[in-house]
Amino acid sequence: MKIAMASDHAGHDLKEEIKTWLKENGHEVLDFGTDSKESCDLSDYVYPASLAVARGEADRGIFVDGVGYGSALIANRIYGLTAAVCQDPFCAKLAREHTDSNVLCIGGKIIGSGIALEIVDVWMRTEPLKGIEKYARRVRKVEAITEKHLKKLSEI
Ligand SMILES: O=C(CO)[C@H](O)[C@H](O)COP(=O)(O)O
Repeated sequence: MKIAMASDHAGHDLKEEIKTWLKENGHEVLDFGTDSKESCDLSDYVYPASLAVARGEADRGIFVDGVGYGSALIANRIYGLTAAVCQDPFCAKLAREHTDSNVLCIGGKIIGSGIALEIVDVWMRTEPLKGIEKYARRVRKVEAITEKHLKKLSEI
C-alpha cells in the first residue's frame, strides 16, 4: 500500500520508526514531514498529507503527534477521510472493522515504539466487516452526515 505520513515535532521520532517498519514490510511511504524535532505546527504537515489521501494519491494515512488527537481533528475535516486515534491494537482492529478508518493517528508522547508498531501492523492488516449489516449501516450513516456537512474537494 501507499501510505501518506506526517507528524509534528512530538511525533517525529515515532514517525521515522513507523516509516522504516512500513518500508521493511513492503509498503511505499509518502512522507510529508516534519523532518526534525524542532517545534512546529501540526497542520502544516497533516493537512497536505490528508489531501494526498483525499485525492487518492495515497491509499491511507498514518499521522503521529503528541497524543494523536490534533492529527485526527485535522484529518476528519477533510471529505473522505475517517481518522481514528488508536492507543492499543484492539482499538486499531475495531477502527478498521467497525468504522473503516483510512487514517491512523498515534501519540508519540504516550505510545512506545513497540506497541505503536503492533498498532500499525493490526491496522494495516484488518479489513472492514462490510458483510455485517450493523457495521455497514453505521458506516453509511456517517457517510450521510459527511455528505450533508463536508464539501468534496472538487467543490472547493
Ligand atoms: O499532541 C499534539 C496534538 O494532538 C501535539 O503534538 C501537541 O499539542 C504539541 O504540543 P507542544 O508544542 O507543547 O509539544
